[in-house]
Amino acid sequence: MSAYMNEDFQEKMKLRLNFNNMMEAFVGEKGIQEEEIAAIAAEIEDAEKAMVAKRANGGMDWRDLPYNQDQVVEDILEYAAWAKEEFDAFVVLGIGGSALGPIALQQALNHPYYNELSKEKRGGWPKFYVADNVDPERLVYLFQTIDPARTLFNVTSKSGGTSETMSQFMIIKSMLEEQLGKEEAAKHIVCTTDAEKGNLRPICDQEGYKSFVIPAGVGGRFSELTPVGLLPAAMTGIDIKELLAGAAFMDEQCKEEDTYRNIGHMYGILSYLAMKQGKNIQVMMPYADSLKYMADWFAQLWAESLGKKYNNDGQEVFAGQTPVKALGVTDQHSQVQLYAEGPFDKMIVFLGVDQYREEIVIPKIYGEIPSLGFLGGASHSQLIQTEQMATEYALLKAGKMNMTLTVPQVNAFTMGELLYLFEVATAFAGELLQINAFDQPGVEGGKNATYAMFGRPGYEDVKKELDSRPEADARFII
Ligand SMILES: O=P(O)(O)OC[C@H]1O[C@](O)(CO)[C@@H](O)[C@@H]1O
Repeated sequence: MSAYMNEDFQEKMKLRLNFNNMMEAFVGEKGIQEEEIAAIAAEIEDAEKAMVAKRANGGMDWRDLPYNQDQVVEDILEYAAWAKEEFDAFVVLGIGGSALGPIALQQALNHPYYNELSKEKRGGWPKFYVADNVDPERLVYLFQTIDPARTLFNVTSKSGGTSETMSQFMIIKSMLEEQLGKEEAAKHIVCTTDAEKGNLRPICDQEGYKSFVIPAGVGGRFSELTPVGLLPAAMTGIDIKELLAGAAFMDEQCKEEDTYRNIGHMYGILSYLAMKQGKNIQVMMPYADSLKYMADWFAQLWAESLGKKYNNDGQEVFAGQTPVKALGVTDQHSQVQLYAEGPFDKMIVFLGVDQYREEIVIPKIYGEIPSLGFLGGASHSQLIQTEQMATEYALLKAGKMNMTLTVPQVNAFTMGELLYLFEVATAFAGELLQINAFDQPGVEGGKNATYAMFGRPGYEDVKKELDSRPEADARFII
């Protein structure tokens, strides 16, 4: 039996949310009163019912992912075992929900200098790259770094129509076919997309590319636990079964009926009450380099899910809370001044780690210089944890809402828990806000204008509208 199946291990790996510093009793008048939580009991109950109903009627298929992917996992592991022998580099072509999760997991679970390690030290797995932009320099520099003949490209797009990803695919397909011939080129492309919808599926079928499916009911930013995240993770040796086991463990915790014991719901409730008080910003501040990109992944989830103009009744609400990414302790020296003394417009979430995977001790030198000597003999984990606690305390003294989410250790199990926790918290906050957390109509405007300017058929009216927009006023250009 794998260690992560053991109940003792699971109990030890339980995430903890300490929200004392969100409460008025601790942080003072700008905090949340227990009575405020009690006062929204009916809203909480409605949100809980809505979560259950949506799950039952297929409105939240991402909640089934920890349980219904045994065959998918086997297929991925079999394919990854083959690809490991064939390729020296693995490149994800994707953007947003099709890129941020793979980056976050890679950063969390593999060596920070993974690509610089020898193949042997990488466990034989290929180097890992993500191309999630259409800055022309990006692909050119990538091509200068990898050998396409030894590279596997994973084209990932839920919609199969995202211009950025599809343009990268078109460039790479042509390049591979030119260099390797059509038949060999096809082995270098693996697609992750919807089973039926979009351009990518028929292309895969026609070209004979290997492909994996993103289930129809799982949206892009909720897709990290589908092959979107599982294939890249498996391709760098991450234990994807352990990851899904962690998500399942968190799912159990998020079914807890007592609201004060339900970590996912409570995260959503506290954020919702903070928003009601005008805390329009949520700062996600991991105290671990390995979790830095988790904050990036969270930012898309929180922003795209909750940033909505209309509520479920079609009324204008302009909901949402701006996610800000910060890294402890690095950003203590750039952002914390603002968090401590600036406006009361934000809540800060510290993401801490109990046990770092490595340790380093500061030598006992310069004892004669008191302002340096006190460090001697201490370790960096002591220093980072103390600084985190000190910053929490400083913000508490400043009356600034903050809470601390602690990960006992960074491993595949706890990362499964963390991803799933943030998804539940986001969905729950969406229910409380009475908005649709699963669509993103606001990104269509920019996409449509791009299509129109590129002369895409069907966008002639948008082009006309764009062409008739007012000329820029020279007075306002310096
Ligand atoms: O996976 P796709 O369909 O290419 O979409 C990429 C990203 O683009 C968005 O649709 C926003 O434009 C995100 O929601 C999504 O994660």
